Amino acid sequence: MRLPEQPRTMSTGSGNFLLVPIPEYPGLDCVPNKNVKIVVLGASNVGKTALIVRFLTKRFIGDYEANTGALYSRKINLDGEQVSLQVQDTPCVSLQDDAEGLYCQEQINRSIYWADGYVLVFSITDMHSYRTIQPLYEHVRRIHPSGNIPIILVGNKSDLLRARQVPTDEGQALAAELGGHYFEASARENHEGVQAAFLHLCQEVSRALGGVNGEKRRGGLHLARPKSPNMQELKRRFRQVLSSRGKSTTAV
Ligand SMILES: Nc1nc2c(ncn2[C@@H]2O[C@H](COP(=O)(O)OP(=O)(O)OP(=O)(O)O)[C@@H](O)[C@H]2O)c(=O)[nH]1
Repeated sequence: MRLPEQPRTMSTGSGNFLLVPIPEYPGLDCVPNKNVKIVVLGASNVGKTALIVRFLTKRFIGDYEANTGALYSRKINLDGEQVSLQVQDTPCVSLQDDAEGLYCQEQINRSIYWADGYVLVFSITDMHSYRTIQPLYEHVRRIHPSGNIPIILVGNKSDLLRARQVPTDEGQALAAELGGHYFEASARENHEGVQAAFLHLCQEVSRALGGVNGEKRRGGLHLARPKSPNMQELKRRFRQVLSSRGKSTTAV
């Protein structure tokens, strides 16, 4: 696809974001029957989209349009094997007024059902987003009542230390309670931390899925995958960012 010219108002950085390819899957050299499907969940504005884009492209763009639930795919190398990875971004969830239940769109429920691994994200600058995590996990549990649920907990925006509301040990304690690992990360400032978190989850999922031709955890149950705007959606979003005038955008 021909890419739009970069507007002069954009920060040039290392060039046009769209020039970074995200390989489409499936690749012929991928391990058959091994699709790692993960979904990224959390409250509004915690950086779900930023984390996914950072992981897949190593880049950070400051502003995204409100999330409509894009599905991204690529090949990754896990323990020497090429594996197909799908990452589902989701609209935000929010706590109900009684702070016990969740507002969770049906689209998100479908994504939870579809996925094999879960990235639960809060912002370390937003205690409310942290409080969303436990009910969110319980919601995932209701959809997958039995079996191992590979999860990681990500405290994003670790670059904003002065605005921190959630201490590191609270993140660690919650992750331990939920049976997952805790990562503090900054989608804005650091690729390595984000990559470590996602790869850890991918490995957990890969193990849960079994060997090269391992049986799926849910015994071959196939739910239609969530709506898949995929690369077209990603490109459309970037075009929108590139063409929006007067918005300050950081291209790393
Ligand atoms: N300082 C800082 N800002 C971040 C970081 N990650 C994301 N942001 C900013 O936080 C805002 C929200 O980021 P998004 O990726 O859109 O968050 P989201 O969770 O997908 O938001 P929703 O679409 O509301 O669900 C944007 O302005 C990002 O630039 C981070 O690590 N550090």
